[in-house]
Amino acid sequence: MTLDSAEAAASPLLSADRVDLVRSGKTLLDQVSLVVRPGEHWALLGPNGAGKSTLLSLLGAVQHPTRGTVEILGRRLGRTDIRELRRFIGHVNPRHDLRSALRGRDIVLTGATGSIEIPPRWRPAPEEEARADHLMAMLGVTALREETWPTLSQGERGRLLIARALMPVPRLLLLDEPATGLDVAAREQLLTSIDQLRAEHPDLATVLVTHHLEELPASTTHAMLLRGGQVVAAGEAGATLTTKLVTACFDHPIEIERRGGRWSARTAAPGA
Ligand SMILES: Nc1ncnc2c1ncn2[C@@H]1O[C@H](COP(=O)(O)OP(=O)(O)OP(=O)(O)O)[C@@H](O)[C@H]1O
Repeated sequence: MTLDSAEAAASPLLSADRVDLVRSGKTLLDQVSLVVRPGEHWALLGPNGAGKSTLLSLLGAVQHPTRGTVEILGRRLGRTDIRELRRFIGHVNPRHDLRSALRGRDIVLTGATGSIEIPPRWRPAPEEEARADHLMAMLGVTALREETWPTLSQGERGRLLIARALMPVPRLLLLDEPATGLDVAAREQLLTSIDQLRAEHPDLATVLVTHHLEELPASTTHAMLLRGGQVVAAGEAGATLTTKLVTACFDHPIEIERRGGRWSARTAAPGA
């Protein structure tokens, strides 16, 4: 790798600088800064109402900051065509508003059009079909090819939506609580798929929102702890997901353990 390409690989995909977001007179994000580089896998953690989904919506070019700057792939939000930027961002939203009974493979294919439904008269190109099949195999959902949306479980939907988000080969993947509501087997399958995805695409960056440390894939590299719209701590996962910092973030005595790369949390024993 030449120096130039090494520099390009290390340059941030995402950079938020002292961002405030105010809605209805309420400060939802307060001086939040974050830099995400290729190959980094960030976890956004914090209690209910901390501002995690709000921050994800800024990173996904869904809304603009009130103050401060957000740059995505070197382009400043507010000074560039948001639709253009969104092509490089896979955003997996658990509240996917699909109304029709699309089949599994067609749901994945809608990632190529960026629409929720299949547009009238649109036909996928052979390479789009091949990519959809490859992604479905990687996420272990090939068997859902003909199954329709209303009949799918939450875990099945979640994995199809990740495959869908990967169709345009995004540089950045945003995952909003991907494991919420899954049983333990479905959660573990999902986390393994995310680990595999990251290993197969070393330049991809991801930002994953969760309330639960148990829902963090072992491949998580960095973490940000948010509370009341403010950053409690951010940096390498091992240095950020500590008993002291997580206790401060959730305002509850929590003991953190890391085993085999995965995290667990429980209430700290009194006096511990
Ligand atoms: N448009 C809005 N106007 C006013 N308040 C809002 C708006 N959108 C979100 N909020 C508030 O902002 C705060 C942060 O919400 P957000 O959904 O980002 O939190 P979160 O950390 O993702 O929470 P949870 O863990 O419960 O999903 C909440 O108090 C929410 O009620």
